[in-house]
Amino acid sequence: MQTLTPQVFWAQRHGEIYLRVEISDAKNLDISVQENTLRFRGQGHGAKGENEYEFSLEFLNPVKPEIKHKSTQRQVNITVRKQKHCWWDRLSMQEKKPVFLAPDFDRWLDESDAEMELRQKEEKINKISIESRIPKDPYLGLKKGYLFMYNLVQFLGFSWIFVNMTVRLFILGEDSFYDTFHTIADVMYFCQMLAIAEVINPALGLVKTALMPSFIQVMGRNFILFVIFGSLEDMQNKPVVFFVFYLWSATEIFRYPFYMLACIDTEWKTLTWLRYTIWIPLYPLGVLAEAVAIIQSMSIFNDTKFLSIPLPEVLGSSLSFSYVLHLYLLLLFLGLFSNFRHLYKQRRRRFRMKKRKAN
Ligand SMILES: CCCCCCCCCCCCC[C@@H](O)CC(=O)SCCNC(=O)CCNC(=O)[C@H](O)C(C)(C)COP(=O)(O)OP(=O)(O)OC[C@H]1O[C@@H](n2cnc3c(N)ncnc32)[C@H](O)[C@@H]1OP(=O)(O)O
Repeated sequence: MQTLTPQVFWAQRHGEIYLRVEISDAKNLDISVQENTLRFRGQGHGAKGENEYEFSLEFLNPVKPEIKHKSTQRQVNITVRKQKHCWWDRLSMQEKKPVFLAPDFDRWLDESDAEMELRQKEEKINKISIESRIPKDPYLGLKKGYLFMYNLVQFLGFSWIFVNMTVRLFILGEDSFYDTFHTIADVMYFCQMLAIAEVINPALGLVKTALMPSFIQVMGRNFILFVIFGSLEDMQNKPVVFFVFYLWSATEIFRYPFYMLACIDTEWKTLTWLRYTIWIPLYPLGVLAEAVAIIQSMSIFNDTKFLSIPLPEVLGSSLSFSYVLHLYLLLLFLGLFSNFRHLYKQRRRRFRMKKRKAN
């Protein structure tokens, strides 16, 4: 049996050298690293048939003496670890490349690609370690179930309102404006009372929403519903009720199903787009309709003295609630500005996240 030199292919990463020795069914392998030189000896089937094969390779830079090797039916794979984490210009000490050595294009990466591969590996490891450090919430299923049911009930409630108002608008035309409150108020009361949960949910950490925007939203609407419409009979047959209720429900028939899908980790792109876009025209229109309702109610509060604040005699008999409403009008526009900014940020965050995922 002759002793021949096998064909060897190599590739590197920042921390390792990979060698592929082209001998199949290798046996009696003797592979070691001494004085930074790898010595290989073994029998097997190579380019020139069954033979004894050997080679030695002095590395350009220091490597760790312990090596890993694995013999397969087709080749012998050797992994050598570099002493220092760095990129080598070439593999062997001698400047001229040994004839038996060639790049392993199956594993070959240039330095920047190898860096990227390393970064991706590190990110993956970090993610796994962060995930394993965060304790699993034992009530997650219960929380999701509760949120799903909450969103479902709200969705059904607001859908009923929206569909009912739309059908009545088609059938009765303008006439439907005047008795919106009497047909819709009970369900709206129910939905808006239930919506108080939207302030409680973030406070309990059940959803990742900022507390303030939810508070502004829920309290702002409930003020209009219970104080302006609910307590003033003269407001209840005004067309403005139709516009306020229609604008609220038109938003919610997209928002709640979006949350329902989020509870079951599902996304429907069109719905996501609608949830984060429809508020752009509807929010200012909603606030405008609410402002009209407040302005219309002022004269009723003045005439009826309902909710007026008693004053000491020297200052007059009482202070009309309409003064409070002037202040509320200011709050309404501040609330609009604050929530508009919040929703704009949420929209950008959502669509930026989606773009990043797509890349
Ligand atoms: C008497 C005292 C009064 C004091 C207040 C005075 C100020 C008055 C100003 C009032 C202005 C209000 C006017 C308003 O009434 C007019 C209208 O409504 S007009 C109609 C148009 N309106 C809208 O479009 C607003 C709709 N409302 C909202 O969008 C929300 O209520 C709001 C809080 C404003 C924003 O929502 P949020 O911060 O929750 O954003 P996200 O939807 O992106 O959610 C964040 C993450 O939390 C998850 N989440 C939230 N809720 C749920 C839920 N119920 N179930 C499951 N998951 C939920 C959501 O999935 C997000 O998670 P991720 O980031 O992982 O996707």
